[in-house]
Amino acid sequence: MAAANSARKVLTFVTGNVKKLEEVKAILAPFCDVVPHDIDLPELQGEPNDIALDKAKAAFEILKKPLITEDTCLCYNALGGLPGPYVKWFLKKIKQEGLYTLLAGYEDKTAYALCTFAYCDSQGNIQLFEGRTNGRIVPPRGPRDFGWDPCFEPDGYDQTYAEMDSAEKNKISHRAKALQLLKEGLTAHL
Ligand SMILES: O=c1[nH]c(=O)c2ncn([C@@H]3O[C@H](COP(=O)(O)OP(=O)(O)OP(=O)(O)O)[C@@H](O)[C@H]3O)c2[nH]1
Ligand SMILES: [Mg+2]
Repeated sequence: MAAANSARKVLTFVTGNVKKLEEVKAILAPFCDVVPHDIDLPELQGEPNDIALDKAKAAFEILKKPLITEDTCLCYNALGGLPGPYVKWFLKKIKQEGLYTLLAGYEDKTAYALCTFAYCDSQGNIQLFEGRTNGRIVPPRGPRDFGWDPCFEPDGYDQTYAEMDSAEKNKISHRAKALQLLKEGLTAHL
């Protein structure tokens, strides 16, 4: 994080995902500027925290400066948390309809969206910030311009993420919750 007295803080966000970037910029706008850096980082297989840590480590090895990375999972309770961090590849192959029909044999349609930000400081030390929003998987509804948003209906809403206004999603989303913790964590260090 670059913070020169009264100057606005700037965070470098290493991601190849423009929709993530859009949301992160909007959510962090009152706190800092976000500068994107598009690197296609290798992603480990394994638990979400290990994947998030490894992404930040790989980005720091390339950029050698403070940065954030993020990893998003969509976890089905009936499937022990899968597809989880692999949802990107499921989405690519079976699309939004497939993400719903995957649960055809299960009564339990509950799921959670999980977002893990990794902040890497100038020394390469990494802190994780996690946000989770519970909901359920439904037949796709709404615009299809962001991943699995049309299939995820957060608890307490009768709209999918895709049907919600972006400001509304950004209040309750997995990403907003993780970024709230990141803001608190980074402010304490300034
Ligand atoms: O409907 C959605 N609502 C969201 O809020 C959301 N956040 C991420 N995603 C998708 O889930 C996969 C995560 O994979 P992922 O974390 O590895 O991201 P990525 O590879 O696209 O970017 P990055 O790793 O360079 O940051 C990718 O398919 C993303 O498009 C979302 N879909
Ligand atoms: Mg990725």
